Amino acid sequence: MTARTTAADAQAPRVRRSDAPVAAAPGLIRIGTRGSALAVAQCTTVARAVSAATGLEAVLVIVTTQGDVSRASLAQLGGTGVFVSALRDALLAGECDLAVHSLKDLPTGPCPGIEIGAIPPRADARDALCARDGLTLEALPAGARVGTGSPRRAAQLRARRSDLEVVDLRGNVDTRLARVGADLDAVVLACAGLDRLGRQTAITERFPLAEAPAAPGQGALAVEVRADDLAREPYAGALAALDDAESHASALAERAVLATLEAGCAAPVGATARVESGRLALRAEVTSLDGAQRIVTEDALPWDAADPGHRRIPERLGRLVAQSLFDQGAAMIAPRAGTAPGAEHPGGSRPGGPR
Ligand SMILES: NCc1[nH]cc(CCC(=O)O)c1CC(=O)O
Repeated sequence: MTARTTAADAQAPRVRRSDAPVAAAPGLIRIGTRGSALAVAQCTTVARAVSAATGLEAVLVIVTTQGDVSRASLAQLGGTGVFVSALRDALLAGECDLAVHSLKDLPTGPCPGIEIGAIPPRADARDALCARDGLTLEALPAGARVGTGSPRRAAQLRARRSDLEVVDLRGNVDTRLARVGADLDAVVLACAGLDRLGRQTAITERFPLAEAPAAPGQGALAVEVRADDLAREPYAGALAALDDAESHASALAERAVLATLEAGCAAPVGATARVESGRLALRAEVTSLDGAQRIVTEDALPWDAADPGHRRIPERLGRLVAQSLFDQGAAMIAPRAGTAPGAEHPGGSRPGGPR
């Protein structure tokens, strides 16, 4: 190919990866990520968009976390929180300028000094069944062994197929897929992760969100920035280019359900929001761990990205839906330890009986 300078070349993204710390330098923007194949794939997409929008070279700074090096189980280390806090520490320490997370892994509470600056266009939010021999959930034989490490997926599987044997599952995507056809008949994973890794062929069924509402924020990425940099260039421009208003609103509405419920309900929560005909619509489900009880609520509020007030809508909608779940007895099917039913949520409305 002949080397020729064109306007397009000037904006062609320049992205590289570094496994060692990288000093701040003019012309560079450093983006922190975990080192897993999925995290790197996600961050590479973000880095290309950042470089194209700013003209800067984007460097993926791989942040090794305790969770990546330890042989202890995630539960022993305190859940996925260990991955998140190592990346946030790197951001606060100035070792990177932006950090990319899977939104569903971020705790719902605020983090002092850090803001979510952008939520890029979302991938497929659905859960995927990856079964042997191309089987769907319906076609799995009675008593089939299905692996998942998620209490929500386990509860939803039990609700839909009480005969299945749900098996606890850990490890990265490839480790999990390797068990299909070995000691398991199927595993459930996020479509988003499989799609981003180019492993679509492993998917034998994408569960409809109406039957299996996914984890709040599933399929969405969060790009975090130091609060001080939020309105400063080149970060503000990069974040504006990355953000997708509908993905942002939907994911925040789903997370607001989770944040509101967390106070009084330990049951698994699925939530799915979308923008449709000028409204932000949100559907959420709480499932008892044994899958025997399901509480579902749906609501919507007018939403228009051009309206300056639109940023407050997701939170309002999420709270409304969570309140309605409480009203129907969400806290009764799996109360938080130490909380009195009915006393744990704003408004103090009556908890209904279990359904
Ligand atoms: N908790 C692990 C995790 N965090 C994000 C994803 C997938 C990508 C996404 O949901 O955005 C996964 C794997 C999975 O649930 O299968």
